[in-house]
Amino acid sequence: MSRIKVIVAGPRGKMGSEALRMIEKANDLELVGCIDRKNAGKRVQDVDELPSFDAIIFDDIETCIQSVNPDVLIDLTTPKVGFLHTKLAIENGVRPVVGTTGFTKQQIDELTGLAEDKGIGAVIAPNFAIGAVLMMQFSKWAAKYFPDVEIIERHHDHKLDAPSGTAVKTAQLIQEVREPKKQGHPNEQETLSGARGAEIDGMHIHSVRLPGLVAHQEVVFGGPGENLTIKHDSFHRESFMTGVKLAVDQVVKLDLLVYGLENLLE
Ligand SMILES: NC(=O)c1ccc[n+]([C@@H]2O[C@H](COP(=O)([O-])OP(=O)(O)OC[C@H]3O[C@@H](n4cnc5c(N)ncnc54)[C@H](O)[C@@H]3O)[C@@H](O)[C@H]2O)c1
Ligand SMILES: O=C(O)C1=N[C@H](C(=O)O)CCC1
Repeated sequence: MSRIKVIVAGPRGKMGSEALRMIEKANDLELVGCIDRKNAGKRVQDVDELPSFDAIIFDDIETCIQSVNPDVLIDLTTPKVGFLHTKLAIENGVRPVVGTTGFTKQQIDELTGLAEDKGIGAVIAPNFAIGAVLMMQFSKWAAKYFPDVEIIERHHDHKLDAPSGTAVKTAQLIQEVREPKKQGHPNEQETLSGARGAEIDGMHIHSVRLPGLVAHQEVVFGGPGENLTIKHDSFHRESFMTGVKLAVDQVVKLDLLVYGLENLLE
């Protein structure tokens, strides 16, 4: 069976470099190109600390696609460029697997419509760690019984977006089973702006950014005389790679955009 031809955007990043190591171990994937701001024209193997691939680095996605004719794009970049990469990939018939977070709902809706028009698969997943996906699913179940909920997400201090995509996705899943509800005292006052965190339909989200952290989230539910805490920790970015590989394997069989890895898990 022929290997899936993959290009990676953001190969020198914390996630992109982990994705290259995953591809190196996978016998059914072939890295045919990378997209990066630096090193255009070089081979991946000629860039310090990257695995030994002879694939070429490009600084423009359309030039890369026309040159190497990939099946799948893995994007692990930034919200702004990641959206552009995803849009251009779909427009050029390349199936995106997107880990990049920070897309707006409107952007995801636009990409969903584009993929439908083109009839090709796409996967956008704010978190590819299987444990994190289970955490979100368990939280959706718990919210049926505990409408009072606060999300505390903790990440490294190099993260650009807040709240995390995982926290937003968790809140969106909870919204499917929970009516909007104001939490806390009806007359509560923030004596320091932001003290109660971000809010989605009355659910509060708190973002911690500290060196030493990777990716961590607690979903805390409150009820009379009890709390339920559902918690997931990623201690190493290897935790995301099983999900990335699953998404690459599945996206070539899809003809629509899937938002959330839970939709690919049996
Ligand atoms: N879905 C998940 O499971 C998951 C897990 C971890 C991180 N993420 C997300 O992945 C993204 C990357 O995270 P990270 O920790 O690897 O960040 P990072 O800063 O280490 O890597 C981002 C990379 O993108 C590159 N980049 C920026 N602009 C570019 C451009 N125009 N063209 C090509 N490359 C460009 C940078 O050079 C950098 O190497 C973030 O949005 C983060 O939230 C998702
Ligand atoms: O390290 C990051 O950045 C992460 N981003 C994703 C998010 O925003 O939820 C997934 C967890 C790690």
